[in-house]
Amino acid sequence: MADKIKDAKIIFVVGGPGSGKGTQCEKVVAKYGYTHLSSGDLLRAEVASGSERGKTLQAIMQKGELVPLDTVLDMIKDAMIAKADVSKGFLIDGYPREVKQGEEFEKKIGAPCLLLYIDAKGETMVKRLMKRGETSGRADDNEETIKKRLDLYYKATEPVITFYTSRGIVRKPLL
Ligand SMILES: Nc1nc2c(ncn2[C@@H]2O[C@H](COP(=O)(O)OP(=O)(O)OP(=O)(O)O)[C@@H](O)[C@H]2O)c(=O)[nH]1
Ligand SMILES: Nc1ccn([C@@H]2O[C@H](COP(=O)(O)OP(=O)(O)O)[C@@H](O)[C@H]2O)c(=O)n1
Ligand SMILES: [Mg+2]
Repeated sequence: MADKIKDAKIIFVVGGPGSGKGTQCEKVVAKYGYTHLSSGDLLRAEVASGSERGKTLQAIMQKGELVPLDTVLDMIKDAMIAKADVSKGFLIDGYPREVKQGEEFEKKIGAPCLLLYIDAKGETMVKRLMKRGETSGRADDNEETIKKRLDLYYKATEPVITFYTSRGIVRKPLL
């Protein structure tokens, strides 16, 4: 099964919470027809299913922490395999969240050809998420969790940008 995605074109989309990853991915999908897989959306779908695993995930996400690496990676891999026959390439949105997640992805699936870095100022991200929280219904779009997500982004996820910059595949779209 995993053979089906061995040579897939892979683009990581990385940025802080509320930076606009989902918004930019929709534009890329409209223009290039790639398959958009948001790791956060996959996790939220598992929570919505009401499964035991979903309940565990919900507790972690509500606190703004990272769910175990293997859980997210398995979900992304399954979703990629399901679309392998029809996909021209994959936008992996919200992953990797830490350098280790990127390394494991490359071991189990393959290397990205590009990393799209969606940059925004901390205060802009907080403002957008507070606004989105008025209607999103997302349990983590509240002031306390937003702060934790942002702290974790600077601590764990920004090093991902540095890591892939040294490989020369980071691009920062001009928004
Ligand atoms: N003003 C402005 N708002 C934007 C822009 N891009 C996204 N937004 C808004 O900012 C909020 C967050 O955008 P998302 O695309 O959901 O961001 P995300 O990075 O996917 O965030 P998570 O879902 O938390 O991972 C939404 O309410 C968007 O409508 C932008 O370029 N300008
Ligand atoms: N690769 C991932 C993606 C999301 N998550 C979890 O899912 C939550 C929401 O992720 P998201 O990408 O939709 O949202 P942002 O944190 O980027 O705003 C995160 O705060 C994490 O708890 C994770 O643990 N690992
Ligand atoms: Mg998103």
